[in-house]
Amino acid sequence: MAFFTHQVCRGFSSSAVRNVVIKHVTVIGGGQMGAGIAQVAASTGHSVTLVDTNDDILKKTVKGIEGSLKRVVKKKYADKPEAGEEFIQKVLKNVSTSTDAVSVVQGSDLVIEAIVENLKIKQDLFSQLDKAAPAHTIFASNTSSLPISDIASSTNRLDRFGGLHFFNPVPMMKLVEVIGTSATSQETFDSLLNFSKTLGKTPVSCKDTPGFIVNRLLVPYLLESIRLHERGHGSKEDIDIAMKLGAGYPMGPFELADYVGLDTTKFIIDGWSQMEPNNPLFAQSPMLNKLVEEGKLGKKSGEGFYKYK
Ligand SMILES: CCCCCCCCCCCCCC(=O)CC(=O)SCCNC(=O)CCNC(=O)[C@H](O)C(C)(C)COP(=O)(O)OP(=O)(O)OC[C@H]1O[C@@H](n2cnc3c(N)ncnc32)[C@H](O)[C@@H]1OP(=O)(O)O
Ligand SMILES: NC(=O)C1=CN([C@@H]2O[C@H](COP(=O)(O)OP(=O)(O)OC[C@H]3O[C@@H](n4cnc5c(N)ncnc54)[C@H](O)[C@@H]3O)[C@@H](O)[C@H]2O)C=CC1
Repeated sequence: MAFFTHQVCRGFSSSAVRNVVIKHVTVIGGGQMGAGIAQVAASTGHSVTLVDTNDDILKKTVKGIEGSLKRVVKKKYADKPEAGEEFIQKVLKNVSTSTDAVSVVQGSDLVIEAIVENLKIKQDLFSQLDKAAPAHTIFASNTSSLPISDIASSTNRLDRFGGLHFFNPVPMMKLVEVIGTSATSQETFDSLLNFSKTLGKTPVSCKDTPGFIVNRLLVPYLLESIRLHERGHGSKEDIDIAMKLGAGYPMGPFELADYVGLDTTKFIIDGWSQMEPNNPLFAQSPMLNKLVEEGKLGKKSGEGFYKYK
């Protein structure tokens, strides 16, 4: 159910929609990011429907959320383990799951998409959802690298479409980049900013420019790290140690790429190198391509640049 801070909407023409107070959120994609977003939204009192392609994935996702909540309460409720367990159960009650995005968006104030980093797949999803969702529902993508306006172009709600770019791991990372396109209404943008604050995050406003703020700076750094290594100028271990101890980063570039997922990483590079084929910043990495080809996708698959377990 949505609440409008300025006026009740009748007929939901876009001009009638005022700051939507977001209560019910649909999160599409129960991978690393979708799980984290659902967890944080449910922990802050939102009712959340989590959607993925099959029930096995959804079961695993909910288990993952429970595990992450346990880590959170271990610290937050160190002296009150019973209250911690109560909190976990309360949060889990706020989460329901579905494999049918079209039917669940009908009750949503906000849809956050966190599926695979592929423009066509995201457009197909939003195009279907656009026909089923109420007019007041705001759509947002968590894309790392694709233009929000390109994703939004598959819908008829350009004014109610924006970017909400979270950071991994979502329960720990405080930042959300809120992205408005030239068509995003001020009301939508404000609703997304307010929503980010209700999650306990710090939002920053970004234009719909490639990589927004963080990834525009982070991706060239990560790519230069792998090229340094491919040229034989440093082992991955030494590069990681150097950036942690010399630059104060919590993870080195190879550890971070493994943590993000090398498939997602490759999707981003492929997209940017197609967009700017002559820009040496975004040139392909043979080493990364080989790892992905071999199914070594980083931490989530047990091996990437490093082995896990
Ligand atoms: C070289 C390859 C080149 C390839 C080219 C690449 C190009 C493209 C890549 C672009 C990627 C773009 C991705 C994107 O869009 C944006 C991103 O998200 S970028 C990633 C941003 N994230 C980071 O930078 C993470 C950096 N790491 C950290 O902050 C810490 O390492 C981390 C918090 C993850 C873990 O902390 P650490 O001390 O290392 O380990 P601990 O396990 O002890 O955890 C500390 C603390 O945190 C709690 N915790 C950790 N994870 C979770 C969780 N998921 N849920 C709940 N709690 C968690 C843990 O319990 C600990 O709590 P304590 O109470 O302190 O024990
Ligand atoms: N991994 C990271 O560090 C970050 C990723 N992102 C972005 O978030 C999005 C998701 O990334 P991850 O969570 O890492 O990916 P992931 O691979 O962990 O999860 C994606 C999930 O989406 C599901 N999915 C795919 N197509 C679907 C569909 N049509 N309907 C419903 N579910 C579908 C998959 O089954 C999978 O569970 C991508 O756009 C990525 O660029 C943004 C910030 C950080």
